Amino acid sequence: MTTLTFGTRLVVASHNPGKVWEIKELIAPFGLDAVSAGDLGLAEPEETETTFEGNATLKAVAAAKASGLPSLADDSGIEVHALDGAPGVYSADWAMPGKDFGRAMQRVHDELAERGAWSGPAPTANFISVLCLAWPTGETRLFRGRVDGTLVWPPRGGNGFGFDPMFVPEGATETFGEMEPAGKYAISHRTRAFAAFKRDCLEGIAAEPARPKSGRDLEGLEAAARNLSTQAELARFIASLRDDLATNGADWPVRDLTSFLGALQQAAEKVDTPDAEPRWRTLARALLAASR
Ligand SMILES: O=P(O)(O)OP(=O)(O)OP(=O)(O)OC[C@H]1O[C@@H](n2cnc3c(O)ncnc32)[C@H](O)[C@@H]1O
Ligand SMILES: [Mg+2]
Repeated sequence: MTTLTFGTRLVVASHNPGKVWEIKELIAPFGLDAVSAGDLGLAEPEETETTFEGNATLKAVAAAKASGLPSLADDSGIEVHALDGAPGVYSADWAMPGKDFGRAMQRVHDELAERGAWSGPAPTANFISVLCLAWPTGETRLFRGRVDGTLVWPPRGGNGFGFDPMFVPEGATETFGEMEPAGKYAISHRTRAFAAFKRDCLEGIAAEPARPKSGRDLEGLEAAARNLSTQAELARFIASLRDDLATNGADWPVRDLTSFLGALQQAAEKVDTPDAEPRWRTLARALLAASR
């Protein structure tokens, strides 16, 4: 079986910036040279399979063939028990058009309301993540992780992405959207799938202690700006920009309010807004563009 070694270039075969960020964080201690499908300009394949395993394989194989590099894809979703496991493998579709997860969460809420599922104990759900590692030769390996929890309404917190603000993992009181990233990563479905991947594919690559973060985490801010859907997420994003200014102000190209407003005006003129984009995301993109 082909192995991954220190320094191997690995494609993170996802076009979801929140996921790419999480997977890169998981991979970082192992010294792999991770590059995302988006960075390589790879096309986003149509997800035509009906299982997480099927779609993860399809995405990983497409990236491995197109790039000639080993590729790691994730197919994931939330299974709501009172909805017979929906949206499940179709989780991303519930946010279309516009990848609007405010709308997707509203639909979960409404369908549960139609079934009277909010009147008793909190509705239960689980996240699934299936990781597929594919080699250009066509060889593939699959790994599955799951986390169980309950749903809340209204959504809470602006961290994470997708359905995070309405999911409280078992044993916690905060939603994934309220937790600091480290809290989610300690227990998430993706971390659990990654643990299996690590056992099989990264054994022998010694993990290095996490790198201290230096400079601005523009990739993290970009992931947040491109993913957020709700007003609460925008508020959290603005808080992250303020933290960034407090810590890394010297790296900000704009130093005073006049030039910030000038840059914001320019960004607002440039930001081209897809019709279906949630309005909070448009604002976040303009704010980020004015801050870099
Ligand atoms: O296919 P790629 O390019 O990886 O990106 P995607 O967003 O389309 O990803 P999926 O096809 O796997 O769709 C799964 C959706 O389920 C949701 N989801 C998956 N993992 C999640 C997590 O950790 N927290 C919140 N929502 C999650 C998320 O909104 C995803 O868009
Ligand atoms: Mg997808």
